[in-house]
Amino acid sequence: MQRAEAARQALLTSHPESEVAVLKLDVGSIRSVLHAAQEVKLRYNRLDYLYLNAGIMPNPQLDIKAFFKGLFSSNVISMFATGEGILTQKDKTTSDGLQEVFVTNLFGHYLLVRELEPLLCQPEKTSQVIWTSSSNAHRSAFSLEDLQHLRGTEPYSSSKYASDLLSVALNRKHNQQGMYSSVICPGLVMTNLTYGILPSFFWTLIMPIMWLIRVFTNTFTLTPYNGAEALFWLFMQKPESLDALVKYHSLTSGLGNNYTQPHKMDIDEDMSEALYKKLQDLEDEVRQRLN
Ligand SMILES: NC(=O)C1=CN([C@@H]2O[C@H](COP(=O)(O)OP(=O)(O)OC[C@H]3O[C@@H](n4cnc5c(N)ncnc54)[C@H](OP(=O)(O)O)[C@@H]3O)[C@@H](O)[C@H]2O)C=CC1
Ligand SMILES: CC(C)=CCC[C@@H](C)[C@H]1CC[C@H]2C3=C(CC[C@]12C)[C@@]1(C)CCC(=O)[C@@H](C)[C@@H]1CC3
Repeated sequence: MQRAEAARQALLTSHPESEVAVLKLDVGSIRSVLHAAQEVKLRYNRLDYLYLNAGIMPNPQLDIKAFFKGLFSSNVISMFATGEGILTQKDKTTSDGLQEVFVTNLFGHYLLVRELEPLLCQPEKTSQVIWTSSSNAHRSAFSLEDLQHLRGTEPYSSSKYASDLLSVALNRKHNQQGMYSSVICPGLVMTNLTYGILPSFFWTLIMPIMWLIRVFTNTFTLTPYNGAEALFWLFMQKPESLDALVKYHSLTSGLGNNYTQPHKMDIDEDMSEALYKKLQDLEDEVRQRLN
């Protein structure tokens, strides 16, 4: 909570007229999500925006061989833009008996949205739910038969693809009640997540190479400020005008200009419906276990 309090103080310094409240929430714990949602319902009557940003990539491993192979292939730009085929992770089980990446990146958020539906879906008003997804969300990493990615080595990619599917399902279910869901990708940003892949001094050393690569992909946004471009852009849009089947990417040009670009997602609407059904079944199961 110390960092949250520091962020609150920083926000109050830059925007003294605002009200900023903090609330403890571990999206990786079912109890914590239910408890925090209860607290939100006590404090507020409605929500206009819900940003689902929390995410983890534990124990990332870079496949050096695949990286050098990719470097000299026709897929090199796509490899730098999405990290496809060169990153794996090691997942673990939480005390709720769920896979940590699945529950932190997807299921905890799903449960939070379910709990907060009464505050998000209100007559005559619109609300926006925004997921921080990733260009690393690949259909090939996801399976409806292995939602939690127990059998694979790319739980991060699987969980992000699942968030894309879930956003589509949420739109189908709740647009008529005024709730709209979107997914964004911030691009490659230097944060604790990327410092887990390579140490920060190494990223600093290769920064000139990264600026060069940015000229070819525009996906190397590199700073949190640049990465937030799509969030800001979405905030300025009318939710009814957004395309549910699109992911909004924050991009930074070689000259350092930020912009947002929509990319059609590789999504099958039946699959998104099937995922929603499976999440509902799991929700029933975990709620029963808690009672
Ligand atoms: N960095 C990148 O290149 C990219 C990142 N993303 C996504 O952006 C999002 C933010 O990640 P990023 O800032 O890069 O990484 P960081 O590791 O720097 O930040 C992760 C954030 O998620 C929060 N978080 C992690 N686990 C939990 C949990 N169990 N409960 C509540 N909050 C949690 C952390 O909170 P706390 O500070 O309290 O620990 C922190 O605010 C993630 O969803 C990530 O997948 C997507 C594409 C690219
Ligand atoms: C830039 C150089 C010379 C080397 C770095 C190689 C990789 C470590 C790097 C290349 C593309 C990156 C990437 C990600 C992580 C680091 C890379 C694999 C992500 C998968 C990080 C998390 C995300 O959500 C994606 C959007 C990133 C995609 C690109």
